[in-house]
Parts: sequence; C-alpha cells; structure tokens
Amino acid sequence: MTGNLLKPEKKARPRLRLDAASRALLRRFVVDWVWPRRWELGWTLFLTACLAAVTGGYPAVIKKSFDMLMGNQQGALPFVLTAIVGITIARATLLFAQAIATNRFILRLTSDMQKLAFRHLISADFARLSRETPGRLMSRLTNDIGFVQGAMMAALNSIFRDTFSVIALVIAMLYLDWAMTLVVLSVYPLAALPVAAISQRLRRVAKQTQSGLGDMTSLLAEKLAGARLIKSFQLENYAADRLDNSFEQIYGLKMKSVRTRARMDPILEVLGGIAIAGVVGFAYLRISTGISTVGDFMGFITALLMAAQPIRALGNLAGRLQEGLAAAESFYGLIDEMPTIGDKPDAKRLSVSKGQISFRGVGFAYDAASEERAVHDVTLDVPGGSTVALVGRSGAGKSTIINLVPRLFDVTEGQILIDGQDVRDVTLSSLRDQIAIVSQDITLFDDTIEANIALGRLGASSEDIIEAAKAAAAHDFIMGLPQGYQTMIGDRGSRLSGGQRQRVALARAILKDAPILLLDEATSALDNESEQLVQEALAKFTRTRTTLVIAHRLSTIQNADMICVMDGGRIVELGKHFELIDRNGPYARLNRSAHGPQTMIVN
Ligand SMILES: Nc1ncnc2c1ncn2[C@@H]1O[C@H](COP(=O)(O)OP(=O)(O)OP(=O)(O)O)[C@@H](O)[C@H]1O
Repeated sequence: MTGNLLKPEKKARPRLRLDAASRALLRRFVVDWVWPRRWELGWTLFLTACLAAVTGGYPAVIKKSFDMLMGNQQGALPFVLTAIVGITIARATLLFAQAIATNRFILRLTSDMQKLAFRHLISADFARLSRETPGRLMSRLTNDIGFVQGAMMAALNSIFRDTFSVIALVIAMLYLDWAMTLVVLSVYPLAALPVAAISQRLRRVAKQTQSGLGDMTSLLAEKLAGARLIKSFQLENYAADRLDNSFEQIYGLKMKSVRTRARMDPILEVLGGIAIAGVVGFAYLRISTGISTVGDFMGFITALLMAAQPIRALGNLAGRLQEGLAAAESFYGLIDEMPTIGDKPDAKRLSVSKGQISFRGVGFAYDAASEERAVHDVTLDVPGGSTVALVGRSGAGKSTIINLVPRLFDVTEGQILIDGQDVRDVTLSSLRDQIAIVSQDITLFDDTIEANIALGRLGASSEDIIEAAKAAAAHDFIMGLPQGYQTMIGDRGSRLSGGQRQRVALARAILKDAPILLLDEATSALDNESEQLVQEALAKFTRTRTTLVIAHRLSTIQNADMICVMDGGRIVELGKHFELIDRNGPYARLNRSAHGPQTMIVN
C-alpha cells in the first residue's frame, strides 16, 4: 500500500474529478458509514436547505426595502425593519440548529469509526500489534480520524450548505438581473484548473503529514513512558532534541499544506474582485439607462458578497476532501488487515482432561521470510499436572516456546498439542480460556489493585480476589497500602515495587484458575523471603495444574518435575536437577556459573 502512497503522482493535467481509486474509496465510505445514518443526514440536509432558502431571501428583502424606501412608500420603515429582523432571527435559529445537527452526525459517525478501529486493532495478531509502535497506532485512531472529521465537516458545510447557499443566491441574482448574473458566472469557472492542481498537491502533503503525526505521537509516547530512564541517565536534552526534530517536521509539513491551501484564497479573491468590478460597471450602465433600479443593484451586490464566502469554501473543499481521503485510506488499511491467527472454520472447543502439553518438532521464525529460527525442532512432553522448568542462557528461546502455547504466534514447523488436540485446530477463545500466563513484562493498568487482579476473571467476587492475592503472597502487602485493595496503582503499576507488581500479576493468573499455567520469570523480582512465600503458595496451586515455568532461581528449578535446558533455540538437555548435575553437561555448567547460594544465573 505504501508503495502506491509514495509513488509520485504522474504529472497529468489536473482534474477536479477524483481518480477511480478515490471514487471507490469514497463510495465505500458512504456505504459503510454515511448510509446507515441517512436519516440523521437527511435531517441535517433539511435544515441546511432551509438555511439556504432563508439566506437566498436576504437579498430579496434588501431589494424590496431599498425600493420601498427610495419610493417613499407609506409605512415602509416598520415593514423594512421587521422583515430584516425577522429574516435575521430565522437565519440565526437555523444556523444554530444546522450546526448542532451537522456536528452530531459527524461526531457520532467518526466516534463509531474509532470504536470499530480499536476493536479491530485489539483483536489483531500479537505480531501485528507489536509491529507498529503504540504511538503510531494511537495516531491512526486519533489524528487520522480527525482528518476524516475535518473533511466531512468541510464536505457537509460546503457540498450542502455552501452549494445550497450559492444556488439560492444565484437564483436571487438571476431574479434581480439575469444579464448581470451571466457576467459574474463567466468569471468563476476560471478558478477550476488552479483549484484542481492545488488539491492534488494537498493530498500528497496530507499523506506525509499523517505519517509524520504518527511518528511524532510515537516518539512522544515512548519518551514520556521512558521517564525513569531519561531522568536517571540525564537524557532530557537528547529526548527534547528528538522531539524538536519531529515537531519541526510537522511544522514544515503543516506550513506546506497551509501555503498550498493559501494559494486558493488569492485566486478566488482576485476573481471576486473582477466579478464585483464587472458588476459595478455593468450596473452603472443599466441604472443610467433606466433598465435597473438602485434596489436591484444593492440586492445584487448583497447576494454577490454573501456568495463570496461559500464560493471560497467550495474552492477549499477539494483540498480538505483529499486530506480526508488520505486518512480514510489509512483507516481502511487498518481495518482491512485480517488476523492470520484465528479459528479454522471447523475449529472445536479445546477440551482439557489431563492438561498434557506436547511439542512435536516445533520450529519458529519471527520473520517468516527468513531462514533464521528462534526455536528449532523442539520435541517435549509436559505431562498433565507436572511442572517443567525451562532454563538456558538469554536468547535461548524460552519465552518464544511459552508464547507459542496460547498462539500469540503460530509455529512455523511442527505442532503443539494439548491433550492430543493441535492448538491450531481449536477455537482461540477456548484455548486461551484454559491458559493463565504471567509474562516477563508485567502489564498493569492505572486502576485499583482489585480491578487489576480481577482482569484474570472479569466479574470475580471480592472474596475470590482476596483468595487469589493470598495464594500469590500479595494480601499482606496490599492490606498495608493506604486504601488496601482500592489503592490506585498508577500508570503501569508505577506506585508498586517490582516484586509487588509480580505478585499482583501472579494473583491475576491464579484467579483465572486455568488448568495450564505459563510463568515467564514470574518471581524474578522477589526477595528471598517473598520468593519462598510465593513458592509455597504456588506449590499448592500448581499441584493440580500443568505448569511451564521459566526461572533462574535454583529453588524454583529444583522444585520442578523436569528441567528442560535450552540453547540456541534447541533443547540440549532434559532431566531432574540431580541427574543433570551428575551428567556434568550444559545444566551443570550453567549451575556452576551461578552466583550466590540461591540464584542460578542463566540470564
Ligand atoms: N519479537 C521478536 N522479533 C524478532 N526476534 C525476536 C523477538 N523476540 C525474540 N526474538 C529473538 O528470538 C530469540 C529467542 O528469544 P527469547 O525471548 O525466546 O529468548 P529467552 O530464552 O526467553 O531469553 P531471555 O531469558 O533473555 O528472555 C532471540 O534471539 C531473540 O533475539
């Protein structure tokens, strides 16, 4: 898609008509989003038409007023004043109602787009979500949809309000003086070509700006989230410089768009001036020869001046539309991406009896196109109810193995079976229902401790939450906090210590009460005393569950029913602690390199 986006548009003669792809995009947008809200749109258009009709009546009232006043008609003044005030009040009321109706229509529509885009995005593959930074994705849901909003606002105001107003005013002008109207109408079509050229350029700038805004949001989110690093390494200037560059780039792009768009106004202004000069000269001739009255002329000029603003807005519309189309393209790019990890048409629910996990010749590459495998030919049976510890140096492939079980990624080769069922043949929801995972990077939300634990099983009772916290040796520290379970823990749990965060995450996994438990260094941040408490609690909990645990503490590893030693993505040794020590192989070497009595450093 980007290839197409970036391809310089060929230097064809600028046309006001949209190209085929843009027309298809526009049609799709109308069918998906505008058509379902057609009644709201109808109401908005009705108000718009009323507004245009009243606007068109304005010059007629002015003409009538002047004619009556110039003709010294009896009682003219009260009529004139009442008519002017009346039409002004009607216009003001309609302006208000039309603005509310238009905005409600557009804001509802775009917030529905945001809801759909977010639902789609959050259901996308983990690999897809990790491919783009959260900031960039945020930008697509906020900035890009903001452009669609702007374009729709311009389109509704211009296509309908301004077009209706212009039509009504032209009718009024034709009624007042058709010959003079033809003089005016002959001037404006001259604007078509420059307006088309400018709007095409704006589409290109809009794409660059939207991409630049994504980069900027991404950088901003990353740098603000990295506040701890930035403070401790004194990287304030580095971060500010990176953002300065990005702000400058956005400034440059926005100015480019402003400059391009600003070219439209002088063109339309000059044409307006020519039209008015033509009208004044023409009117002089007609009034002096008695064909027209001063009233006709004043009414005509009022209509012309009133038409200037909507005509200008129509001129600018092409550019706004192009910006909106660029954003709509990005929106559809997002929601058209289909997840590759999903349910097969005949997928059944996973039925867990013993909870045995079997890896059969499993290979996995993060980059499907590359030969490089993070995991090679892994064959391993984790009997139901047992605990298997994965150990090995950093980068050995342990986390990858764990992530393959709940299908965060799909295996590239081989298969993973749970009680004999290939994880790819069962429904994703039933698979993930049966698995509780505590990963290396603990995710906590800025909410209460209770709410964070409850994410394990939405709707769990307070008693169950407390039970789970006790099982994760978290209850005591939680009760020591000022508001206990109701304590707000800050962004990503920033008000808790590393060990406390791990225990909250463990409590969440325990609350899920799933038959399969995957622990990726779940207790690495605990002090020895807490670790022992957690181990005791976990020992009870894991007795009836199949547990795959990545650990680097000797105590955790020793408790496992089996130890699986990995190196370079392969299993290099398998056995119990003392067997492996006796074998004097890779495990024994890892163990010898351990520092201190408690910790076996394998990372
Ligand atoms: N998202 C990713 N994209 C590309 N390569 C990755 C990704 N995650 C991990 N890898 C690579 O896969 C290999 C195995 O990584 P993995 O995280 O499974 O190792 P690990 O044994 O869990 O290491 P650690 O103990 O340090 O967490 C490494 O070479 C790593 O660089």
